[in-house]
Formats: sequence, C-alpha cells, structure tokens
Amino acid sequence: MAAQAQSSTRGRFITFEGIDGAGKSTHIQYVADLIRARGIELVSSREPGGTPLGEKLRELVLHEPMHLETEALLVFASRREHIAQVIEPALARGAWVISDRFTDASFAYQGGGRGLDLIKIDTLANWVHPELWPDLTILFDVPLEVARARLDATRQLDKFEQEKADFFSAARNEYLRRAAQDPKRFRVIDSTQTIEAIRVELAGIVGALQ
Ligand SMILES: Nc1ncnc2c1ncn2[C@@H]1O[C@H](COP(=O)(O)OP(=O)(O)OP(=O)(O)O)[C@@H](O)[C@H]1O
Ligand SMILES: Cc1cn([C@H]2C[C@H](O)[C@@H](COP(=O)(O)O)O2)c(=O)[nH]c1=O
Repeated sequence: MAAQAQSSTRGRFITFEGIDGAGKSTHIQYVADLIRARGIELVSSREPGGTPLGEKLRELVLHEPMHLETEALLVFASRREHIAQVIEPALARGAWVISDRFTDASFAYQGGGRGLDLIKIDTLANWVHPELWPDLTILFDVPLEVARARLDATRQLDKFEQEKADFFSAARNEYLRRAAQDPKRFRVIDSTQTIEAIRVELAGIVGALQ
C-alpha cells in the first residue's frame, strides 16, 4: 500500500540530449516554465555536474586529457552522485527533473565518439542506475555543420567541442540509433528549425506527459 502511494506521486524524469551546439540548453528554461505553470515542482540540472562534487568532476572531464575509460568512469561517478543527491530525492517527493544530458550522452560520446565498447557503458549504466531511466528523452538533432557554426559563433570551445567532424558524426549516429531503438522514450526534434517552431513542438511533447 505504501509503495503504491509513493509510485502514484513519483515525479517524471526528462532528459535533453544532442551533440554540442544542437541547441538543447536554449530550451531548458522554456520547458521548465511550462512544467512549473502546471503547478509542478521542477528541478533543473545537468551532467556531468548537478552536485558540488559533480561540478568538480565536470571541470576535469571537460578540460583534462585522460584515457577514454577514465573519462567514462568519471561521468558515471558524477552521475552516481547526481542520482543520489538530486534526481532520486526529487522524483521521490513528486518533483519533476530535467537533466541537460544523462546516460545517452555516455553512449553517444564515450561509445560513439571515442569508440569505447558499448557493452562497458551498458555495464556501468546497469551498475549505477539499474532501475532508473528517463520517462522522456528529447533529442535535438542537427547536422554537424549547423552545430559547429552555432558553437563557433558563441564561445570558447571545451575538450569535446574541439573534436573533429568524425567524432560528432559518430556521436550523432549513436544518439539516432538509440532513439530508433526506444521510440517510446525518445522524441527527436529537428533542431534546424527556428527556436519558435521548436518551442511549439516542445509544448506538445511536454504537454502530453502526465
Ligand atoms: N534553433 C536555433 N536556431 C538558431 N540558433 C540556435 C537555435 N538553437 C540554439 N541556437 C543558438 O546556438 C547556440 C548553441 O545553443 P545551445 O547552447 O542551446 O546548444 P547546446 O546543444 O546546449 O550545446 P552544448 O551541449 O555544447 O551546451 C546558442 O548561441 C543558441 O542561441
Ligand atoms: C553527460 C555526458 C557529457 N559528456 C560531454 C558532452 C558535452 O560535450 C559535455 C557537456 O557539455 P554541455 O555543454 O553541458 O553539453 O560533456 C560526455 O562526454 N559524456 C557524458 O556522459
């Protein structure tokens, strides 16, 4: 009975994914506002990061050269802390969580981009969050050239953003492969559209999530 009461009030877990420059962060505040307007508590966070320790790990992962398996272990270490400190407590009290990236990014970047065996990433995911997967993953999909032009126009590039086209092509393909495998969880947005057109699509997607 107690377990039933808890599951009926559990929050929803939404993740935003896409290659760097796809435009996902641009829309997080908009989606957060849509959810809050429904009277729902909303926690907005990111990976790697989302906790004080996770943000320290983020600095290392984004700026220090390292072995690809070290990189994979660090993003999952950050994730473990994020789940324990932020995601699980929020979902358990009925809040909804938006995370700017989660484990699909590890498949796309460490798996697709760097070529780490996907079985190793699967093993880490099953260890770190055997029961937890997003209720909804919004994948912002964009050709590499468009993403690159958006990044070049705006900022100093971190370690990942300096990677070559092949890296992002493989990361994008891995994202699309995962989306095709799990169409119930993923919604793929054509992120070459205008910001306004994407918002219309997002409102429909998020409005349908109960
Ligand atoms: N649909 C769009 N049309 C034109 N420009 C856009 C669009 N979406 C985002 N941008 C611009 O592209 C740049 C990158 O967007 P944003 O930071 O949201 O990307 P991101 O996917 O979150 O990248 P990263 O993962 O590297 O943080 C920003 O300057 C943003 O204003
Ligand atoms: C969660 C996660 C992230 N990454 C990479 C992907 C991005 O290049 C950066 C995060 O930067 P953003 O501007 O906040 O998107 O980290 C990764 O390689 N593996 C992961 O699991």
